[in-house]
Amino acid sequence: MPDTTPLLQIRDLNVGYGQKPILRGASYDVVPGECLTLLGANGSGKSTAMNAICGFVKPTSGSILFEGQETAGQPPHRIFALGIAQVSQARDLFPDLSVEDNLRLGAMRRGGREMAKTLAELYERFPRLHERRRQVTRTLSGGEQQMVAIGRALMSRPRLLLLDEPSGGLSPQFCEEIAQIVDGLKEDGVTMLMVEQNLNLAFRLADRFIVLRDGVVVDGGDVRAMAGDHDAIVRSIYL
Ligand SMILES: Nc1ncnc2c1ncn2[C@@H]1O[C@H](COP(=O)(O)OP(=O)(O)OP(=O)(O)O)[C@@H](O)[C@H]1O
Repeated sequence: MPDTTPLLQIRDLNVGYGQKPILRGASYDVVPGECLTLLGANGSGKSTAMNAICGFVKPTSGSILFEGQETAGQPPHRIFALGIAQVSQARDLFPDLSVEDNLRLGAMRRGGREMAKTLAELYERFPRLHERRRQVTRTLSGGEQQMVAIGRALMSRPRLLLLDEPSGGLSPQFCEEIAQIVDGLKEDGVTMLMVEQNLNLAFRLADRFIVLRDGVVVDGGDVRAMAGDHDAIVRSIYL
């Protein structure tokens, strides 16, 4: 019987920039082992929702419970230490460092032996990063840099992985590689919250979805229960 006690519980979350409200009373859960995708038109508040969970923007009100612990308004380093890692749209890599140095930064808190083990496991998952481990990161292709960003987040062994548009700006070949990586993470039981504009990819990877419109959750459900009727979700996003 799968554990359906929520790992993350968002309740009545309000987030804004200055006087401008962006998320308006959003509530949803993420349960262990699932991949939940946030859908919504441009500007609907998807990245803001991710940034609030990571502590990069402070909610004006509402609650974010991670494993039962209130994290709303806590600083990013504390939230990261609790086990939430984000791969942002910007990727935030150190371009002049090698691939391996970027990866190591994800596991700064680990001692030498554990770091080496985590790195070895990561290279098994990403042989391409092993081949390029000494390469300066800015010389990698966009898709390879996305792998480094995902790899660096995984180095912290997160209990919740946030992926903000993992396929953003990538070629179809790299989208497929990223999809296979996410599939592999799902098989390993990694819990994920994802924003993905490529709806084919989102529907292929997600177990559940929610739709944000102007910062309000207007729809949601089980992807498989939609039985391929993705038009209904598209209508709910855009109409
Ligand atoms: N730091 C900021 N300061 C002021 N306004 C912001 C800031 N970040 C985002 N916004 C605004 O908040 C709104 C929601 O942005 P957000 O990035 O969360 O949307 P999104 O759904 O992720 O959009 P997209 O799909 O285009 O990435 C937008 O109108 C955006 O201009």
